[in-house]
Amino acid sequence: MQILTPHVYWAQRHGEIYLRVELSDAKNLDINLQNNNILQFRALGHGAKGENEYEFSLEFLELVKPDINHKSTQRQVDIKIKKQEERWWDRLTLQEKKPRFLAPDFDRWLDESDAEMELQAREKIKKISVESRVRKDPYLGLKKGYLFMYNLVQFLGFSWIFVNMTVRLFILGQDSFYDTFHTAADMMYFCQMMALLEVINPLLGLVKTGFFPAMIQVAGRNSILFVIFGSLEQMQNKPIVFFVFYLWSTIEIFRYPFYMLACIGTEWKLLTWLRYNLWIPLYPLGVIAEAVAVIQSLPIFDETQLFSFPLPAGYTLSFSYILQLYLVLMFLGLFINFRHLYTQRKRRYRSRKRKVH
Ligand SMILES: CCCCCCCCCCCCC[C@@H](O)CC(=O)SCCNC(=O)CCNC(=O)[C@H](O)C(C)(C)COP(=O)(O)OP(=O)(O)OC[C@H]1O[C@@H](n2cnc3c(N)ncnc32)[C@H](O)[C@@H]1OP(=O)(O)O
Repeated sequence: MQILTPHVYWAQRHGEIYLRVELSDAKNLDINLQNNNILQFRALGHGAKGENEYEFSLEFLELVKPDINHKSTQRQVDIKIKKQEERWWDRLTLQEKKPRFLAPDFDRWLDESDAEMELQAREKIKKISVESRVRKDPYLGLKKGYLFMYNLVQFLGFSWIFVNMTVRLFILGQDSFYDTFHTAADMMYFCQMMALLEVINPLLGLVKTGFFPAMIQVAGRNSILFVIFGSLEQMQNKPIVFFVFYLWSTIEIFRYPFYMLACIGTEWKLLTWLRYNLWIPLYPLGVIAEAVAVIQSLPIFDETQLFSFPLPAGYTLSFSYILQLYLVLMFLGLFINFRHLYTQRKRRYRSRKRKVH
């Protein structure tokens, strides 16, 4: 019996390849994959040259998964193969020249952007079905309402600080650096006390944030605000207060509205971009500014002996030693949170990256 090649039609999605082999009533199917990229097909069936043994082999452009799905019908053999990496292929085969027996399957054919839209629509449906399952939580409305209000209050508080400082900077210039604390500290105290809820929220399962990143963030800022600025009058009229408050409030006037929109299931691309990119320059600058504040406070703590610990034999441990240790912790905290924020950013943009590849 002569061995012939059947007509094979193909189409792809980001994650799969579809092959349609024009062979009716196919029997004795032998489909195997070698080295995760060479597909070998052999079967007895009715093709273009009548009842015969047909075979073909295809070396794929990239690796595929070993589990091959196939279905033989009266009219054809359908094969579905999963790509190892979910990305769009420029062509099906490694060799640039298309084999003569291979043609696009126009019944299934989509170009890359249509396939991307199909993928997004599928993801949306999946998300809606997950959300509808989550909606079974009877307190969901209450939780979302609470989070929305929390974020709104924080947004208003930090906006007040940011606008107040910006206006004063325009009117007074550098003079405004010296009395930031007296104009904005009360509101900052309020916002940062409220921010303690950011540590409690993940513990109660209200948000997906990790407890540690939130704790580092809140504990770090509150140490600066209450211990360095709040307890030392000598620090309160230093320009560093301006920089610390300005850096903190700049990120928050974007972060909290981003969360507010998330609570009502909405997203603004620009706001998302700002939330997941602005921290890249702001976070290190913020830590540097906080470190400068700590360093400036060291001689004041030494001089005033405020918070110093009495030790045996009449010695005292100046609080400035604790602060020097804290300076090291700050950079450790910076590393942990920078990595956390980087992971969050990657997670958020993962689907977009998939499109680019
Ligand atoms: C043992 C003692 C330790 C003492 C520590 C000493 C070390 C101190 C060093 C600290 C250095 C701090 C320096 C810092 O103060 C400097 C500055 O802040 S400078 C200014 C720039 N700063 C920033 O950009 C940081 C801003 N802060 C944050 O981003 C967060 O606080 C942080 C916890 C760091 C990260 O946020 P998160 O993990 O929440 O990331 P996401 O935004 O991606 O959120 C995850 C998901 O949860 C949902 N979520 C979170 N919060 C809310 C909310 N309030 N309302 C509604 N939804 C919320 C969010 O939508 C995400 O959901 P999804 O995954 O579905 O998108």
